[in-house]
Amino acid sequence: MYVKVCGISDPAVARFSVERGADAIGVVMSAPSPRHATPEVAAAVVRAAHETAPATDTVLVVREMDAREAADTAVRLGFDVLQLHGAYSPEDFAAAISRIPRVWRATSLAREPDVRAGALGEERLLLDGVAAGSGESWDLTAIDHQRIGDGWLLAGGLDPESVATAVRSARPWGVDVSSGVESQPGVKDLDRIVRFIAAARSA
Ligand SMILES: O=C(O)c1ccccc1NCC(=O)[C@H](O)[C@H](O)COP(=O)(O)O
Repeated sequence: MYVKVCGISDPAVARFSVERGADAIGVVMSAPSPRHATPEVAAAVVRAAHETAPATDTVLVVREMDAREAADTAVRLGFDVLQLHGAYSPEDFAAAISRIPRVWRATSLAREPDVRAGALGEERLLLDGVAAGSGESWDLTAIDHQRIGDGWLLAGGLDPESVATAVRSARPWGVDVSSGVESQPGVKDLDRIVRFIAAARSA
């Protein structure tokens, strides 16, 4: 089970998460978020993750930023992947992919009930709740595996206590967590990160 820990804005937490088995770490650049990272902090987090485990996928997560600007920012700061959240068009995806080949698409079934993995050329689809980074869970029985396809990540309201059950129900390729491994918005809890990774892989 592929595990991404999102919303990291501290290089020490990135290092710890990767040492404890996270496959990917996400850095949010979206000013209203309690997890918003400046370019300097984002670059330091990427460096820490890659120094600890070079194969880690470092993911820049954006919501309102122009897709071209986001892709250029991801390349400049050394990220492996750009994750576009929400209302980005097929043209936005094409423009981003021409700048950085690994682009992920995050959306919800509430927003896009007919979503299919890979339809916009994205490397991965991330199925999230309605409000990104809110910690709110959603109805996993709405997932139509035949239509959506394979290789997608489950996100939205997961935590160490719920992730194993969610994985058994939704059968994703990977999982993503943010609020569920925090002691307060924007502050990661190291013990919860360890327990989340173990629980995700126990399912
Ligand atoms: O986390 C945020 O604050 C955020 C802000 C703007 C765009 C995306 C954001 N997070 C994206 C993620 O990939 C989260 O990990 C995902 O929504 C799950 O969040 P949570 O329900 O808190 O585990």
